Amino acid sequence: MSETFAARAAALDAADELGDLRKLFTLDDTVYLDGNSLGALPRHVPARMQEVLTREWGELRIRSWDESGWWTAPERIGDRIAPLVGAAAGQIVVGDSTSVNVFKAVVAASRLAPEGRDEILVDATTFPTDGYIAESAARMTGHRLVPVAPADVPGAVGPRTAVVLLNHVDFRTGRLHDLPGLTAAVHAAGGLAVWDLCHSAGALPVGLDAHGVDLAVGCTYKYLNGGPGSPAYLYVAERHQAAFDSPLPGWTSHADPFAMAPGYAPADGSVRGRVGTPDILSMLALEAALDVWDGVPVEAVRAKSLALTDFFLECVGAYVPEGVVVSVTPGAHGERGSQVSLRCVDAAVAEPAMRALIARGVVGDLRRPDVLRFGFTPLYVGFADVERAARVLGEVVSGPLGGA
Ligand SMILES: Cc1ncc(COP(=O)(O)O)c(C=O)c1O
Ligand SMILES: Nc1c(O)cccc1C(=O)C[C@H](N)C(=O)O
Repeated sequence: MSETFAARAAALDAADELGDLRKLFTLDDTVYLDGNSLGALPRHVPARMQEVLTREWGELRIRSWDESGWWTAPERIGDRIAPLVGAAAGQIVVGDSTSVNVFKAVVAASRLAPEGRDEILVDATTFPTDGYIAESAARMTGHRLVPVAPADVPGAVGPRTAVVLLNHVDFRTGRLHDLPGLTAAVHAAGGLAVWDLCHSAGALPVGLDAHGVDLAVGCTYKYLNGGPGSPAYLYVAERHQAAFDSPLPGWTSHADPFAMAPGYAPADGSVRGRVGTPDILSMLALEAALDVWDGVPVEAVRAKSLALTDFFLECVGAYVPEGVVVSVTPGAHGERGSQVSLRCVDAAVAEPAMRALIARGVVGDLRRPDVLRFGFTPLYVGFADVERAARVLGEVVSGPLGGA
């Protein structure tokens, strides 16, 4: 059986038009399936960072704010991310963490919403930080927070809905939510839709402009490979920018920051989403990392992502004894992100299984209590990796796990 799957993997890798991109990354013999938590390092980034450190910081010092383009990096890099998420230029600014951008987006959206609406809906299955921040934002702005499963949003929105905060792909299950349909349902009720793109940007087409999303946030350290703690981004649709009223109006979002005036006057455009001094080193590492996307269509990445996850599910079905794991990731392509999450029927097996997998060079992660999570970054994961990961998983769960 393993010969059949290995031969199929080899054929799929040989036909893979994105296969050569793997060479752009620093990788070893490990099967790295954790790019949905921390993407791999693009090879050229260290040399670029060396230049930033020695030339831009070391020699030019303060002059680099202008001469090296440091000051405008947040908008410039936002415009590099824009095509990956289906946004025209001028609507994305890079900076701060996703958590901070969730705060900006939810509060600003509540200020953009029609007068008198008193509810903020939040994805009940969200990655925790969005829920915590939405709860605080709701408390601060005098709204009632209503947790709702994404599929139930159309029935839950109404004349009281100000804002709905949703995840495009669920971090635990890998379920892809219906961004076009849910955005339309929120709009039909007169509210604003804010999307967290952490688990979709760089893995699948998002279509922010095409689907009329109001605001969105996302991180850059997963499928965009920006590095640990690389800055997040905020999208504010062009039609909302003039009225976008940031709850964190720091000086770098001022129309004339170096006037250092006592009164706040917001800059135009995406700059309005900035707060304080940009995190230049991380930001420039991200900018360099985005070079790997030159000439790579997101649609091709999506096609490969689905082929990888299809093949993984098939290999798991063949290699893993029946009844040991159950996929909690939807089988339907329209409902699947770029990860596969396997729930261990015996929860006690999950942690030792992931430890044993990692010890054998297959790196996924555990989402407690019982989910083995495998993320597939099409830019550097191949079909032979998929076959090996499923085969090793089958061996691991078939052996003694207690002492692994
Ligand atoms: C959906 C989602 N939102 C937000 C975050 C994290 O936000 P931050 O970048 O602030 O740590 C993550 C993962 O870390 C996430 O998966
Ligand atoms: N942001 C992370 C971090 O700083 C350390 C470890 C993991 C993360 C993650 O990104 C977790 C990720 N959002 C998840 O879906 O699990």
